[in-house]
Amino acid sequence: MTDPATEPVDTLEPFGARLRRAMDTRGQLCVGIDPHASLLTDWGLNDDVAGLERFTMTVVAALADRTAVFKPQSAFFERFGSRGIAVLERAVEEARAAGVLVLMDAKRGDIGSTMAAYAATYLDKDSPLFCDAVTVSPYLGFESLRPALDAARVSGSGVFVLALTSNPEGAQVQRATSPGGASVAQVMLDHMAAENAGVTPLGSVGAVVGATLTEADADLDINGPLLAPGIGAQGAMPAGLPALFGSVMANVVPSVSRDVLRHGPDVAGLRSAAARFTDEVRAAVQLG
Ligand SMILES: O=C(O)c1cc(=O)[nH]c(=O)n1[C@@H]1O[C@H](COP(=O)(O)O)[C@@H](O)[C@H]1O
Repeated sequence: MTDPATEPVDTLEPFGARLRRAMDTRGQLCVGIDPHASLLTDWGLNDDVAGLERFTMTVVAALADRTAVFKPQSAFFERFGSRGIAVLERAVEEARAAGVLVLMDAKRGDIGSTMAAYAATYLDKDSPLFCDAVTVSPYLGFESLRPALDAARVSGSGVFVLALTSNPEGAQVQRATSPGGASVAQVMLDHMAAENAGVTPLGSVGAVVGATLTEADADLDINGPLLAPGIGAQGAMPAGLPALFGSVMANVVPSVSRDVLRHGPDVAGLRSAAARFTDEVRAAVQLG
């Protein structure tokens, strides 16, 4: 079988199809790569570019043969300036070469013409930071994301749109009532469903829905993937996901960062933590 992330970029299948296959073969877990200063210290590394590089490459090497999706958090690389970005570029390249889909967690959102520049950064196959997908914020209006949605379609990549985030403050904006009477989050979810309409096996426009929520109180059936961060350190566990996601559990990509990363630098520790979460997610999907 072709590796989802290593096909020549010109012939990339749509992201949704590649993600479906990766989830079906590797399990549905996403491992976040968030090189917090405190984690570098706990690993016995300096909080500098060399420490960042050692940390990141250790995680990639330990988990690249078994993980469906890596989600590097761009902020932790950006804080080291251009040399941090160089580490990120290398991590993206190595992960993709090993068959992992890379979702860049950049949470970009801006007016359309600036959004086009972000799209060129992450979703243009000729960019050094080209990834399989990127997180974006729709809170300048869903249509402000159009350049990213268009670029993703051209390159066969994906876009994950913030809907209901895992932080409690998110509700202030996302649960507010829109002029039509639906919640703001539901309006965004409806746009995502429209983008994915009729696509098989899975659309390439995903929603971010925090695993920490007690109830969605929204229609999550968008025919696209649902990234569910907040597993582990923020208190959510895979066993709680079926109650939140119900009939769309098969499309949920639960994401964990610190609660896997804290088991390094021991490679066996990283692998067994990721394997435990992968098994728990598999059991939750079967229940859902
Ligand atoms: O888009 C995200 O990934 C995201 C959305 C959200 O609602 N909540 C959330 O925690 N995240 C990200 O997911 C990661 C969570 O990390 P841990 O709490 O260490 O597992 C961080 O990189 C967050 O920025």
